[in-house]
Amino acid sequence: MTAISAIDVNKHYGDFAALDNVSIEIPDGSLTALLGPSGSGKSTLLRVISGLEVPDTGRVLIAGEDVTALTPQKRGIGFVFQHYAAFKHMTVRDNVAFGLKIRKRPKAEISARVDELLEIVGLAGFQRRYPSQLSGGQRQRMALARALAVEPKVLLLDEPFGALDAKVREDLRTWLRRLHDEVHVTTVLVTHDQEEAMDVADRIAVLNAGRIEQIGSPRELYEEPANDFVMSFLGPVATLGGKLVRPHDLVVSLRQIEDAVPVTVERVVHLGFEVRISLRDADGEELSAQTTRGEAARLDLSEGQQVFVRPGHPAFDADVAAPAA
Ligand SMILES: Nc1ncnc2c1ncn2[C@@H]1O[C@H](COP(=O)(O)OP(=O)(O)OP(=O)(O)O)[C@@H](O)[C@H]1O
Repeated sequence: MTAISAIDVNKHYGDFAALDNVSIEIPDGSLTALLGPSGSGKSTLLRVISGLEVPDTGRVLIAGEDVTALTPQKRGIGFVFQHYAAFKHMTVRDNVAFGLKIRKRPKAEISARVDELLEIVGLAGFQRRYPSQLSGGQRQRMALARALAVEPKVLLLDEPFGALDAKVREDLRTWLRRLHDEVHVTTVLVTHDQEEAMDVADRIAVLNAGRIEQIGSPRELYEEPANDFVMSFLGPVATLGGKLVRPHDLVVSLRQIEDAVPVTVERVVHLGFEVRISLRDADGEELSAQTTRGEAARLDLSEGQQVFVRPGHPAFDADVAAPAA
């Protein structure tokens, strides 16, 4: 089942195409990330789905219903932004209960639901606090509880952890993944952070200049990128003979081998299990190869040394990668 469909959506600001004929289907119960650089149209697409933005052309369906002409309030969505506007004069409990109160649900039901939500987001002990007495991460978790309270059909998150520091972001994305496994509400997450998308989402749509470049699982995108843009956005790349290669898909050899390019070793950086080898080719272009500690020990490279690289995998090319006898 498809929870959300955007069909042939166009959105211009003046002459500028923020969304250029975008179509996407979000499966029921999935956690889909909209990933792309700044200005690629991620937020615009999310806002079109939510109804905060009206597309020039195209349609939006939520749970099979055409919602293109409906206001955000009528779409059955929960929305969380980077800078979440909490009601400052209300306790955490009242913030979470707000949507249920205006829907005039029975008091006992509201109370039970709020208890359950505060438990789920790990704020059970904080219900009498005010938003100003919470950390940034706790405030975003309260925002999620509030968005979930009214049992939305879909949950839309626009860089919800964007304003938090790196460590908290990392904790919260693990938490979001677990929350999603528990609650199963179809979720769309806007992020410019490749690692966050790979870590949290089961599907990723990569946007670039108002278009969707590719949609797939994190693994599909990483292993079978549709084009150079997707490849370079999803992880480090090296350019070899005009083609993009992942640094860990480069074989470094001490002797000239077929298809290999001569390069000079600039630096060998030990990063624990991995070793990163910075290289420079004859044209002066820098590239980086990544290898294991064992492999690096075998190669025993030193700065300024000339070696040879070609695409491949050290594990399957042991004879090639091994030092010349
Ligand atoms: N109200 C507006 N008026 C004019 N241009 C806009 C408006 N909203 C967005 N844009 C432009 O549309 C483009 C896409 O914006 P959008 O916010 O969707 O990008 P994004 O991928 O979410 O980027 P970011 O990660 O920086 O938020 C940007 O170039 C932006 O400047």
